[in-house]
Amino acid sequence: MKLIQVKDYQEMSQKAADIVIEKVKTNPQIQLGLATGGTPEGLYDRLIADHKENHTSYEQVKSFNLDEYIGLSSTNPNSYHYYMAHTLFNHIDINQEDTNLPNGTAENIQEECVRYDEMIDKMGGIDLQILGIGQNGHIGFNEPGTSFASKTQVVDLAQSTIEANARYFNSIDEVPTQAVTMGIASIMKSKEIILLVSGVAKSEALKQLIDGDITEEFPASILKNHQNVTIIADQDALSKVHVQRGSASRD
Ligand SMILES: N[C@@H]1[C@@H](O)[C@H](O)[C@@H](COP(=O)(O)O)O[C@@H]1O
Repeated sequence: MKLIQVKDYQEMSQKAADIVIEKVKTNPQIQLGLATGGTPEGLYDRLIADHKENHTSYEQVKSFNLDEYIGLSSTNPNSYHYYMAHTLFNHIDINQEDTNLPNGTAENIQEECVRYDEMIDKMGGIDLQILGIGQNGHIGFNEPGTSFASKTQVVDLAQSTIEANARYFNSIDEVPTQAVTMGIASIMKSKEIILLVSGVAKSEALKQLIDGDITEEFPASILKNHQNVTIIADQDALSKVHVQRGSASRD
């Protein structure tokens, strides 16, 4: 894993945006894997600003999101469909029909999981996946204990995840207890991954990722087995890590 150390959230977002914009310009048909949560909001803001200023075009780009809550329709402001529309898609020139998220209200959710993986495979896979990390090491909504062989699946959210995400809801009781998420194996198929990590709340997780072993008890640890991962982390997130410049490996 390559590590880019940055000062703060702003610099992390700018660095990530610079990379994404460059890749979109080089490959206008790039297939992007996208994440939700607080972490990528700054990145999306910068993609929008650049689109408005420099006219970087997403007309031929296709996108695939990691996850969606079970039971929330796309018009629910807490759904990830809504988040993506309002945080990014409505503000750039990507075609609505080229944006994909798992459908958390599908009648047959198991079929939906299979459909999602097959669709991504059929379209040639994800070129660049943007990832965040949960405080417990989850990626997508794959909580500790998830099989590294997992494909897109329905998962029960950990209590800590429900608590962390409750800030977006009126009350913790409104947070769905289940989600549909790309599995670990689905995520690992991406040709390239950028992991964004910011803030002291993620410092323990980042330390565990960099210093810890590869174990299903810490889902993000599988990223060490991927050939092309770049972590962009800020000083607060790195506060518990002793790293050599540019390298996130222990050796
Ligand atoms: N399912 C999402 C993840 O994709 C995200 O990376 C993570 C961290 O969220 P945040 O960026 O808000 O800290 O948890 C959420 O529950």
